This record gives sequence, structure tokens and C-alpha cells, in this order.
Amino acid sequence: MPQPLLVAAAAIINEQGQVLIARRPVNADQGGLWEFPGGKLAPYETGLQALKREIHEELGIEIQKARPLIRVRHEYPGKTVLLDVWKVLDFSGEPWGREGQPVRWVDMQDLGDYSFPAANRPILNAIRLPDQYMVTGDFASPEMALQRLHQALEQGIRLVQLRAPQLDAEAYRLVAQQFLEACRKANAQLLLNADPALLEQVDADGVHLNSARLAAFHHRPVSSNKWLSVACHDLASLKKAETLQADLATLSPIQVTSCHPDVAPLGWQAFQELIKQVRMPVYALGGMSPTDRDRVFGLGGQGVAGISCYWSS
Ligand SMILES: Nc1nc2c([nH]c(=O)n2[C@@H]2O[C@H](COP(=O)(O)OP(=O)(O)OP(=O)(O)O)[C@@H](O)[C@H]2O)c(=O)[nH]1
Ligand SMILES: [Mg+2]
Repeated sequence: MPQPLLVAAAAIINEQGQVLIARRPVNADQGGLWEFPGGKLAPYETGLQALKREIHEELGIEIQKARPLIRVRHEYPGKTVLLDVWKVLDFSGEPWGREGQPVRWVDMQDLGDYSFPAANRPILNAIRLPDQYMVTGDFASPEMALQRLHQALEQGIRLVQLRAPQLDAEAYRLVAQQFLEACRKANAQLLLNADPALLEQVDADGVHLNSARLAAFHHRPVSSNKWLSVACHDLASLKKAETLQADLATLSPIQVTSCHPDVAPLGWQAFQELIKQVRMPVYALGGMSPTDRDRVFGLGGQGVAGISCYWSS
């Protein structure tokens, strides 16, 4: 494999939730396209050092605090890049295009209106997805499920997967419709762990494919304006998810879990090694707690997914 060109780039988000993008000069590589500000690492620089230097050079601001968001390896004709993208949590100064480049604050939902380099698709997904992903656990009645959903939404959960293998298709559809209404009100996104065709009846934000469905599909089963989430347990399933052009994946079990106590966990090192090999935001699932997020960011993951840590009375 060729040695990639190392590039640090910044997702700078303001208090209104807008993202800063800049336009590349027309005569540059990927010219005329929009990008996340940043640039190549100098020899002996770490990603964060390069990020701070480049952002000062290009935008005139000082990064006070940032955390890893996603690393994306992409092969362009004649060049391979490894984009080390950071989420900027605090900065000082007012950004402006110091090199004459147009810069613009863009609403999160309007990012799709801009043309970015091909490598940027996973970055756009990582920016739009939260760092916590709740998967529903057991419930005795739809009322109990809704009550638990409301508790989670109040605690800040903004991405929900309705997993209810105990329900038949009709019962699932009814609960999904109620979940969708509650999620819409809370500005949260709902993924259906169900046949993707259900999206025609319940207009949720996307679907999550379990292992059986992942194996059954050979093409992306949902349109590009819906999320495609996939359950992965090893490199083969992650690669299959990539073939289906999935937007996000869960990788499990990372630690020992109460629901599958006899399954051997992958562990943190395997989590890091596996997600290096795919271009997709990946959530750590299995035995997680919200406090594991910093560790996950450091290993290159999107955040934490969980049932028991979020679905409790
Ligand atoms: N900064 C940045 N670079 C990106 C993005 N997406 C992407 O494919 N790249 C690629 O990564 C490389 C970054 O190079 P750059 O031109 O920003 O590097 P630089 O700031 O050091 O520029 P310079 O060469 O003028 O000193 C380019 O090949 C560019 O096409 C992105 O979102 N932001
Ligand atoms: Mg640059």
C-alpha cells in the first residue's frame, strides 16, 4: 500500500450548530470544491499540532480544545490521503479567509447542497451524527417503551434504534409510528431495526440492518436521504457494510455484556484495528457506558452505542 499523505482537517461548529467550510482555489488539487479547513502535516508534527497551525494560517483563529472525530483513508488517482479530522470544541477569534478563500458557516442540514471531495462523505456523516446511540431494550408494553424513550430523550439522546425482535410486523409498525412522533418533537433521529421496506409506511430517518439482513442485501436498500446503519461483529461485516454504502455501523461486543454474557468480547485493541480498515463512523457497542466516549474518540470511533446504559427505568 502506498504511504498516504497525512492531512489534518477541522470540523468547526458554532453555537448555532453551523459548520465552517472553505472553498478550495480553482487551480488547486480538488479545486473549486468545498472542504474542511486544514492541510498537510509537516514532518514531526502530530495531527493536533498541524491542525492548530493550519487553522491559524488559513482562518486566523486559535484552537483551544479539539477532539478526534474520524480518520478517513482515500485513494485518489495518483495520490492516497489520510484525513485526520478533529471536532473543534473551543476556539478564540473570528474566522476569515486569510488566503483569499471564501469561507461560510452552513447549517448542518444544508451541508448536502455543497460539493466536497470524494473522500469527505464519511466526514459529513460523522459531523451529522451524535456521539451517543441508544438501542431499545425489552419492554412489556408500548406505553412502557414510550416512557423509557421520553426519559432517554430528556437525558439528551438524539439517535434511537427501535429494536424489538419480540414484536410481529404489525405491532412493530404501531410502536415505530409512536416513536417517530416523539423523536420528531425532540429533534431526535429514529432508525428502524426492520425490513427497509417499512420506511414506506413509517417515514423514519433510516434503518439498521441486523446480521441476517446485512447478509441478504447486495445493494444499498435505502435512498441517500435516509441513514443506513449496520450491525457489525468483524472485518467481513464491516467490509460488507462498506459495499452497501452504509453511513454508520455498530461494532460489537467490545466488552462483556449482560445480554450476551457467553460471547467473547472483541476488546478495545481490536476495535481500533478494525475501524482503521473502513471509512465510516463506527460506534462501540457492548458493555459500554457514556463515560467510555473519550476512549472511543481516541481510538477513532464515533461514540458509544448501548442498550442497558440508556434503556433503564
Ligand atoms: N483540508 C482538506 N483537505 C482535503 C479535504 N478533503 C480532501 O480530500 N482533502 C485533500 O487533502 C489534501 C489536503 O491538502 P491541502 O491543499 O489542504 O494542504 P495544505 O493546506 O497544506 O496546502 P498547501 O499545499 O497549499 O500548503 C488535498 O489533496 C485535498 O484534496 C478536506 O475536507 N479538507
Ligand atoms: Mg489547506
